[in-house]
Amino acid sequence: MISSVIMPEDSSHKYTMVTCTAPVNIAVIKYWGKRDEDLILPVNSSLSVTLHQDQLKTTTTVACCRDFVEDRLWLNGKEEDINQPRLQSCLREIRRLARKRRSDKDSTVDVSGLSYKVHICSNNNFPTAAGLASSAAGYACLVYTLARLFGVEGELSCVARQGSGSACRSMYGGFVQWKMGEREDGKDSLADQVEPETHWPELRVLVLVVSAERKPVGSTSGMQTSVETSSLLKYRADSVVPGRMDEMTSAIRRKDFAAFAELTMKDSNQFHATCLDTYPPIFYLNDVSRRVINLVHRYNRHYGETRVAYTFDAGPNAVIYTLQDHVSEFVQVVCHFFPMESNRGKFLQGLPVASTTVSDELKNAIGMEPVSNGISYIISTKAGPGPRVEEDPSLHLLDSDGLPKKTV
Ligand SMILES: Nc1ncnc2c1ncn2[C@@H]1O[C@H](COP(=O)(O)OP(=O)(O)OP(=O)(O)O)[C@@H](O)[C@H]1O
Ligand SMILES: C[C@@](O)(CCOP(=O)(O)OP(=O)(O)O)CC(=O)O
Repeated sequence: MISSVIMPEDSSHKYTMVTCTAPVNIAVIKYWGKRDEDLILPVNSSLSVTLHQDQLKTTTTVACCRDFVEDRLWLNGKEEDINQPRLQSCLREIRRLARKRRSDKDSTVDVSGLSYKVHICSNNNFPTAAGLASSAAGYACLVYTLARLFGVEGELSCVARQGSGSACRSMYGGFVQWKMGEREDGKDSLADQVEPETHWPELRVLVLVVSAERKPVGSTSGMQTSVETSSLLKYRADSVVPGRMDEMTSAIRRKDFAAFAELTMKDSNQFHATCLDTYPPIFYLNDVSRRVINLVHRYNRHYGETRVAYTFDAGPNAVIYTLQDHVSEFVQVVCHFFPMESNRGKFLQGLPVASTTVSDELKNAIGMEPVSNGISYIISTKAGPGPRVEEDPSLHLLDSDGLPKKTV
């Protein structure tokens, strides 16, 4: 919904407002390492699943008006520094594309609106900077919303990439690859959809929230040190990932869960091995993460097939990929081995999960000691669509004075 609103104090000063939402994505072939820090160009391609916005999303409202004296940004209710270089890159790039588009179309077109300042207000409905890919959803949403406001269409993943690398994959729904590209100017380092979210409806995602605290080493500085010091990173980028990208694409196209799951786990493990190979080493996994890894392998071994896969980003939270048929039992297994003090309703968020019992045979086969409160809650979700415009004007995060609504 693009609303034109008359400023209350002066009816000649209109401002335009757009609200959009964007999803989180979780990589199954990880991006780790840049060949260009400014343009955010990666050393390897990557592939991810876009998660459904019904469970995890960023909402962003952008307003522009002749009366605004400066660009401003509010993130989760708090005003943030608009001068962060990555934010500035996205703003600059969208304004450049808008100017180009308007002058290409009609050289007499008035481009003065593009010099108006913007107010940006954004909320994540999940913990920011906890390793839940908030920067991916955040920058994808920012770029998508700015593009709508300024009437920019077409390929936008290269702009989102300049906010945060993984953000380029959140510009599409379903299964998305980010091709690393070869050019120095980064024009061929783009995301595209491998398959839409409707392709594999049985696929389910469980986010096991181990810790919602800010992580000790951010992705940006972590991968920088890895590029400088890890020889495993170079081997991974040159000799492992290219083959894995092909295998993963094929597993997704064939809906071959066992192949998808095995590659997902191996790639997560190699990413964390690269972190350990970094000097000084980076530890994103903790004891709970490692227990989840063991639990998954023992669960799969019991059934003699790969029913569940784990993957971890730059933090201890586990993301589990599985199929619909196994969700309720696996959730019950997690509840048994990580008993929670809070009640089940609060512990389990998102898509409904049927309750079931876990057999003693399965518990014995897993054979681990239960540990209380290792996992704070589980978000149950699935693959979902890319960014979209919010049509309901009551959902704008900015008020008619261009400032964040008090209720936000
Ligand atoms: N909604 C948003 N709009 C704009 N920027 C955002 C938004 N949400 C997060 N960010 C930016 O992303 C930063 C957090 O990114 P960071 O990489 O530290 O964590 P993460 O994305 O949760 O983890 P990771 O990318 O490693 O999985 C925030 O400090 C902020 O600068
Ligand atoms: C481990 C990862 O989640 C790393 C994500 O890194 P970011 O995209 O957050 O890094 P910057 O480009 O520096 O902003 C793996 C992945 O999502 O592919």
